[in-house]
Amino acid sequence: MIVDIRQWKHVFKLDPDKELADEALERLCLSGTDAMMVGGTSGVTFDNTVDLLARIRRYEVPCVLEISSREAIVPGFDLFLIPVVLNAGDPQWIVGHHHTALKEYGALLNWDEILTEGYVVMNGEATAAKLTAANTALDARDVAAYARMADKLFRMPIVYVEYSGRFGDLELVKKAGAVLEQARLFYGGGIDSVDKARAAAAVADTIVVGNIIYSDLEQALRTVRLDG
Ligand SMILES: CC(C)=CCC/C(C)=C/CC/C(C)=C/CC/C(C)=C/CC/C(C)=C/CC/C(C)=C/CC/C(C)=C/COP(=O)(O)OP(=O)(O)O
Ligand SMILES: O=P(O)(O)OC[C@@H](O)CO
Ligand SMILES: [Mg+2]
Repeated sequence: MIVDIRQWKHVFKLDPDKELADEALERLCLSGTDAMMVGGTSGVTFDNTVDLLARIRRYEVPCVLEISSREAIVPGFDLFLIPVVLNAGDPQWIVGHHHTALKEYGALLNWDEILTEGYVVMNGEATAAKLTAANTALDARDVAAYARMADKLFRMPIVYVEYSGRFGDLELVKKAGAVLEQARLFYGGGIDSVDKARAAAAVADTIVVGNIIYSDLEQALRTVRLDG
């Protein structure tokens, strides 16, 4: 399946470390979302990732893997997204794990199905911020500089402003988006209502909805179709 991220307006992010009933998964897959992204910061294993892939594969929706650990690199997804945490304090999460993975798989990869995401991790309380020792004391100009770095210096196809677990500063997100020329702007964090989904969708190309899936499925489903 050819997946065009430039068409994505809405994505659900499923965490392999969390339980989801078959009926809930079916409703998410049939919701009209543009893709199901599989990923999480902790407790993601080869087995729970394979399991989720097999369950999503019953539906036609594109299924993409956001790789967050080398142990959970599972072939068979439609697309692989590789996070690079631009504001990480620990370089393992900028190039370290990537170097190790490429030493192992580099010669085998189909680069047409691999995209990098230039992450800016903004919520210091989030697991991803702690794991990567991210410097989250950033103002709008700092974030715009990272956005330009991803877009122009490294030619990354995605800039991902990540507030995971908390709704972010959308003025700052908008300013980051304003400097982008070729990259798509992904926004994720704290979208738990239609209003927040609409507000985030107004400043980002693609919104990512995660945690609310597990605490209020109905609200999560409402974030998909915002035009009506
Ligand atoms: C086998 C085969 C041939 C298949 C192809 C595989 C392939 C494409 C290999 C590519 C090689 C490569 C370069 C791999 C990268 C390896 C790697 C581990 C890179 C590090 C990625 C990284 C920087 C992770 C840091 C954490 C992070 C930013 C995760 C992103 C997801 C995220 C923030 C989720 C939110 O987490 P959540 O659990 O919701 O958090 P809360 O607890 O706060 O809610
Ligand atoms: O879980 P939430 O807060 O919705 O964030 C979505 C996504 O950006 C997490 O990586
Ligand atoms: Mg989460």
